[in-house]
Amino acid sequence: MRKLIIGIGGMTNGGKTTLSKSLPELLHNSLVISQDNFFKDDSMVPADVSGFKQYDTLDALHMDRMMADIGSWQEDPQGFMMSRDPSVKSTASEPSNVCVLIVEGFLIFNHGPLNTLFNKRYFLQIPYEICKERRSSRVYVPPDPPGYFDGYVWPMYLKNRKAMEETVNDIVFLDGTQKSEMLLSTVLADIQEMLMITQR
Ligand SMILES: Nc1ncnc2c1ncn2[C@@H]1O[C@H](COP(=O)(O)OP(=O)(O)O)[C@@H](O)[C@H]1O
Ligand SMILES: NC(=O)c1ccc[n+]([C@@H]2O[C@H](COP(=O)(O)O)[C@@H](O)[C@H]2O)c1
Repeated sequence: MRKLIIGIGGMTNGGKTTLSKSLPELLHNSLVISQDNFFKDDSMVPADVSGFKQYDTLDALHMDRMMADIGSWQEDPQGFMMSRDPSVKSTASEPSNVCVLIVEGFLIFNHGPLNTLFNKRYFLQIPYEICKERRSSRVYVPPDPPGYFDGYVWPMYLKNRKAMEETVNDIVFLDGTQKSEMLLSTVLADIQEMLMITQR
């Protein structure tokens, strides 16, 4: 069984989840793993000197658990997919098929061991004003306290992005202000081309 691991990283509210969710509907044998599902419990996330909870760092995430899930998929993609979604039909008997894992999250390229697994890396970016606007209508658990975006989220984005750019150089940057359909068709066409090459 051949495998492809696609990384959809990007800024908070860049549109990672929206794009990732649409792909399995159009790609056979594909599954999404979201970094958002691996946040530690609030009681385990410390606050900085300003009192802001430090959610925008790898330390706030159970990366060990996320890596374990990805490892399970690598060992047995069909079995892992069926354990996640029993309605998925096994196509293991079909010749030359490829399983695709889509890993999405805001810090997926900042984690060295995870970053090495990707066959392709995308990063959704949006301007500051749009990011702030989209974030203001999103409710996290716990919700953002007043001043969190400018006092913590944006400075951390700049810091994390700098670290990413210092260590990773083959990222395809996508304009997250484009229409969702446009982003989907661009990435889908790209993945389909990779599938054709992989299946040869
Ligand atoms: N291409 C897009 N154009 C306009 N709004 C978008 C687009 N993609 C996502 N959104 C909106 O932006 C917000 C964040 O999207 P989401 O996919 O959850 O981002 P992320 O997973 O990167 O945090 C949601 O309100 C979503 O509807
Ligand atoms: N899911 C959670 O437990 C949780 C809690 C608080 C903040 N967040 C925020 O989630 C953001 C990352 O996720 P998105 O890329 O989906 O916005 C971070 O900027 C972080 O501040 C998530």
